[in-house]
Amino acid sequence: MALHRIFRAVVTGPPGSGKGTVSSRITKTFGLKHISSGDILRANINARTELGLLMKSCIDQGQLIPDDVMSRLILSDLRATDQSSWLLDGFPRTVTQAEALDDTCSVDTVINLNVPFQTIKQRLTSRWTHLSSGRVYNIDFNPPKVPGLDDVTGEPLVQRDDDTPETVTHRLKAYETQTEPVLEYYRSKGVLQTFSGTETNKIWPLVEAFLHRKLQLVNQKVA
Ligand SMILES: Nc1nc2c(ncn2[C@@H]2O[C@H](COP(=O)(O)OP(=O)(O)O)[C@@H](O)[C@H]2O)c(=O)[nH]1
Ligand SMILES: Nc1ncnc2c1ncn2[C@@H]1O[C@H](COP(=O)(O)OP(=O)(O)O)[C@@H](O)[C@H]1O
Repeated sequence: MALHRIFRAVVTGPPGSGKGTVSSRITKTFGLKHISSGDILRANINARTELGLLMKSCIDQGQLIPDDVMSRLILSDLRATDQSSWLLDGFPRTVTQAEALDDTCSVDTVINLNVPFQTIKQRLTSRWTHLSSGRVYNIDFNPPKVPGLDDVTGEPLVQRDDDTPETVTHRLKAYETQTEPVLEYYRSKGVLQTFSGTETNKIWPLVEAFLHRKLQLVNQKVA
């Protein structure tokens, strides 16, 4: 569907809820630019900047990056793309970040993936990632064509250092205490849309239909 005006969406949910998987389907179907906080952080870590090293130690302990650092990083990216429609994946993760985002631009819709923690724990310990693109695979769900290699580039896949059972437990705890309040923040603004389930292939058609309806409305308002 062609977009007649700028459309901005956030995808949120606990670690491993399928944000990256659903985001890549959304960007492919609707042509939004995908901005992933985790991918941006890992690119910084890869570049071995001083800030990158600090970030890595936070991430590997399953803690969130401090709000001021994170907001500066993401908002400068958003300001640089202020003429395009985008899908923000993994930001905001705290109410302070949500407020900082609001001060910069308005968000049309927030897609919340509500997946049980038990399902997540199994998924994350079998996630394989192509670090430079952010493409993710899973041994059971979407295995790569050649084991251990990225389908597009043929480069090796890695298991993220923060996908160990112990770190996943910390990340889920951080989600409960720091990110869940963001849901209430967006609910009260009337932009939160929650999709619950244990399988992305069942959640995805609902997200797709919702976005088709939403974009039709957005386009009608412009026409
Ligand atoms: N078994 C299974 N794995 C899934 C499903 N959806 C996504 N995954 C995998 O679960 C892991 C986490 O998904 P991802 O999109 O990276 O989640 P994110 O951490 O929220 O961005 C990845 O390895 C995905 O390939 C699903 O429905 N079933
Ligand atoms: N908006 C954010 N605020 C603070 N830390 C973040 C944010 N986004 C990502 N991070 C850090 O990067 C880690 C990995 O994030 P991400 O790749 O989105 O993974 P997932 O959703 O699978 O947990 C998080 O556990 C956290 O340490």
